[in-house]
Amino acid sequence: MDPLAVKNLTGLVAATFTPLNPQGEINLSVIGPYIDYLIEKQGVNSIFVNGTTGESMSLSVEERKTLANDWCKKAKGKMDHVIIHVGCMSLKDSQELAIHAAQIGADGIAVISPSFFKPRSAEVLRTFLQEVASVAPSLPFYYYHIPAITGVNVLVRDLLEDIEKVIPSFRGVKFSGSDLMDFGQCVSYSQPKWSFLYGMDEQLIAALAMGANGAVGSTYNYIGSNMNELISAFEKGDIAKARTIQFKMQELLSFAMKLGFDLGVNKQLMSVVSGLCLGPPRLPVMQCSDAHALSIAEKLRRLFPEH
Ligand SMILES: CC(=O)N[C@@H]([C@@H](O)[C@H](O)[C@H](O)CO)[C@@H](O)CC(=O)C(=O)O
Repeated sequence: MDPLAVKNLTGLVAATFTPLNPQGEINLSVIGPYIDYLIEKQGVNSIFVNGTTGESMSLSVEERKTLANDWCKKAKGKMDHVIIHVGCMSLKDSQELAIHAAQIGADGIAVISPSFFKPRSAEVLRTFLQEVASVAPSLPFYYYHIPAITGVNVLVRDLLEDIEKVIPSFRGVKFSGSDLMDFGQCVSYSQPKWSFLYGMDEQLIAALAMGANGAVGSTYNYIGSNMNELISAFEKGDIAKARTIQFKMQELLSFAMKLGFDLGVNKQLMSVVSGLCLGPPRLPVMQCSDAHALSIAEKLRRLFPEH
């Protein structure tokens, strides 16, 4: 089947953590149970692999290939979409990972902007993305916008101008920014095959109001079932219920932020809540103390007692 003919990417997409063993090496044995956990306990049927949450920029190209291959193999026939993030500082590395993603049967690729040498304009960024997409023309392609981390503040709406002419495989954006005006402008310019996935979990409801087709995020790993309820309530017009769930999620995050919520804390929290052994993060991200993760998990269980 032509991968470009697949159904649009919608709903919740978990940005997966990368399982490491206590020595800091990738631990593939967790990936199978991780996929089952997302499907069975969280009702999350799509994943975004090797993104920010997956510590992609701290992994070697070889490690990223090994992980991408294992996630794709184990998710086959179980998950709807496996999107592999292939963005790197080097265009060559990104292209190598894009070719690899096509070979292993990924459902799509995403690319972040390079951030050491930053593109000067939307046009330059579009050209970089085009160069990556062109080596894997049969794979749905998504731009990954996360300006707080990359420092690349190009308006996504400007990037989208005529993008399908240079990237025929273009299928949408993972928008992890807070500029909802830019997000709204993107949605209003959207084409039928495109998806706009929002990436700031704490304000998902606002993005849904703006027309988001779904969301990619880290918290959907452990409160995906609740955020699925938020989306259903929103779709049924029960805004009060959707807002209540969003407010609880914000209370959880604000509690976690006061304890220094970062990727290390987030990863440990997922281990505690899911029972999966995800191991430590890789330096420079620091491992969080058990006590911190346990108190956040306790708060989570108080807010969402079904966990
Ligand atoms: C900066 C960051 O890590 N943002 C997360 C969010 O899910 C974030 O953890 C959440 O909104 C809590 O702030 C995602 O946008 C990242 C993501 O989807 C990815 O791992 O690629």
